[in-house]
Amino acid sequence: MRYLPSDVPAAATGDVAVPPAFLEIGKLNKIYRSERKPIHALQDIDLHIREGEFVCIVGPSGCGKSTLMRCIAGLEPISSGRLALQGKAITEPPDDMGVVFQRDLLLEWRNILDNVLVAAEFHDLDRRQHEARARELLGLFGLSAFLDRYPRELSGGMRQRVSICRAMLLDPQLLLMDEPFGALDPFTRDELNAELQRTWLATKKTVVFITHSITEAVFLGSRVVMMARGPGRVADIVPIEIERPRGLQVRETAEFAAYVARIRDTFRQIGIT
Ligand SMILES: Nc1ncnc2c1ncn2[C@@H]1O[C@H](COP(=O)(O)OP(=O)(O)OP(=O)(O)O)[C@@H](O)[C@H]1O
Repeated sequence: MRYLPSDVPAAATGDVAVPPAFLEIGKLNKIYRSERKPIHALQDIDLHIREGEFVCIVGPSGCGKSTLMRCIAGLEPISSGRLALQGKAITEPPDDMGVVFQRDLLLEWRNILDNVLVAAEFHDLDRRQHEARARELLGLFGLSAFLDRYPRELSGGMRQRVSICRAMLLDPQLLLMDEPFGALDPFTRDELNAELQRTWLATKKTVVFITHSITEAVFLGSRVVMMARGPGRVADIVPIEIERPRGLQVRETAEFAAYVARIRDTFRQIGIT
């Protein structure tokens, strides 16, 4: 197993010319200002994400994970630093991005197919042109038999599958996922972890995935970004070199356990248990 101490861009390690990062976060700071004391939510975040990477962000409550996600999604202005997708500064929600939140935000009065097609309507696109893709995605997630059902008729796991399909409808290059499986029972969460990995291997989208679970982060991630709080910052970045596809049973191997232990140890050393 090989660990890199930090997120060193490849360009810094030699003379070879490399393209700029797909998603570039450089010395990013976010300070929330209100009548009360300003809150330094993110301090000097440096992270270069390559196209096709699956990056998991893990850290304790309040370390700024959701703030970072909202900044990347263009929903929150940054206070200083650089934040760019494919070389273009993010100042508003980019078109080429899909977002999945912990709460599925499905529209209760629309059936499943129509919930997925909302993504096309939102961008003023013809829904008929996207219907085949919506059906295909729902099929990929095992929901072909539920197209005309309503969200209230589905389990939590099925609902979250629908929101992933909606986020993927327009084939975005970047998928942001903020604790998407946090509210699910452990069995459903396992299933969705396996499905998500399968889909990612098939599509090679760039994914930024936030979780509280170290196990989930190691299972899914190509790299795990560890965040600490007070103010929110990157504590370490751990490349996960476990071969893919990873079956769920990989979590019982010594290699997997060593990654989990290393991440837990680092958190413990910085006072986060
Ligand atoms: N809109 C806001 N206005 C002011 N402060 C905020 C706002 N949103 C978040 N914060 C503060 O910024 C810090 C980081 O919050 P954030 O929600 O990003 O953390 P988090 O790691 O996602 O937490 P959790 O895991 O509990 O969701 C916290 O101190 C929080 O109180």
